[in-house]
Amino acid sequence: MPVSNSTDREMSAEPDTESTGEGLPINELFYSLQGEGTLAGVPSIFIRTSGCNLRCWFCDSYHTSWEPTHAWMDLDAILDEIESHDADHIVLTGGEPLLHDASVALLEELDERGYHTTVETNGTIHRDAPIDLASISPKLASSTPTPERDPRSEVPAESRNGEPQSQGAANQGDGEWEQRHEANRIDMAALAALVEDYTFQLKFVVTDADDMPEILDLLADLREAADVPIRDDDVLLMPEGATRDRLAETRTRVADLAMEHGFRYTPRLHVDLWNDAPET
Ligand SMILES: C[S@@+](CC[C@H](N)C(=O)[O-])C[C@H]1O[C@@H](n2cnc3c(N)ncnc32)[C@H](O)[C@@H]1O
Ligand SMILES: Nc1nc2[nH]cc(C(=O)O)c2c(=O)[nH]1
Ligand code: SF4
Ligand SMILES: [Mg+2]
Repeated sequence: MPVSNSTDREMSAEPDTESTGEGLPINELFYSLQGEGTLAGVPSIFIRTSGCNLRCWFCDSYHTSWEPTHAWMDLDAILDEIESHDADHIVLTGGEPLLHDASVALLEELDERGYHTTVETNGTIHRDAPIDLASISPKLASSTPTPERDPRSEVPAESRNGEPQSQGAANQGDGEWEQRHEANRIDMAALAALVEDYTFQLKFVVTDADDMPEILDLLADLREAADVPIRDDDVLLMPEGATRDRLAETRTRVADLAMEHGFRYTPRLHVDLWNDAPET
């Protein structure tokens, strides 16, 4: 079972403005197995920053995007906690880790110390930092939080009087993030700069075959925009699902799509193993 010593970390909804040193808003810091991508199965230390410039309706890290919570940690404290685990692979994720200037300083320090660094990013922001693997997950139209898919529109299990509510009665999300997400989810210049500057994987969250035309169009545009080759082997299809039950609905059809198109399939080991519990 993954390991964390975050019990003593005081979570705060607001960033600590008193902090003087360079630091980051940390939502989780834990030791587990890399669950996704070409390094799936590698024991790794995860640093999950809080805050994101997008709002995928399916975000499996709800408390880094929709309702961010974090403890503000100076880089030295982050590095000390990393050193308390015995692993040489680091995954910097979020939220969107490349939102934060201090992510560059952290990556530089980790590089100095000889760690292998993977950055999990939505591909909307390019940073110049020592990144060993840019794990780029561009967000497709199927990620956009339409009012019907806004996670705050979840039909509550029960209403106050104990009767299940009909969908219509649910307090629909007001969809303000639909426009913002849609406007920002793809930045071709940032994607081209990321694939040109780093060893990368392009990891698409796929719900069903309807996602494929957009993936193929995006790949064609990116192959046009970037001056490095993008092999089919660099493209991973990952089933949408933050629970075993949801993955059971999506994984087989996504595996079929990977075989049909000659792309790699990636599992979500942490969901298979631990149902994506916190700190796994
Ligand atoms: C929470 S995101 C954080 C990093 C970055 N914001 C991004 O989206 O790539 C971590 C990874 O989980 C994926 N992800 C998030 N929610 C998911 C879901 N419900 N099903 C499958 N993958 C999901 C993202 O695409 C990304 O590869
Ligand atoms: N075990 C595990 N592997 C992961 N790979 C990418 C993750 C992420 O949240 O970025 C993740 C995660 O949350 N857990
Ligand atoms: S970009 Fe990543 S962190 Fe942001 S909402 Fe989407 S999945 Fe969540
Ligand atoms: Mg995750």
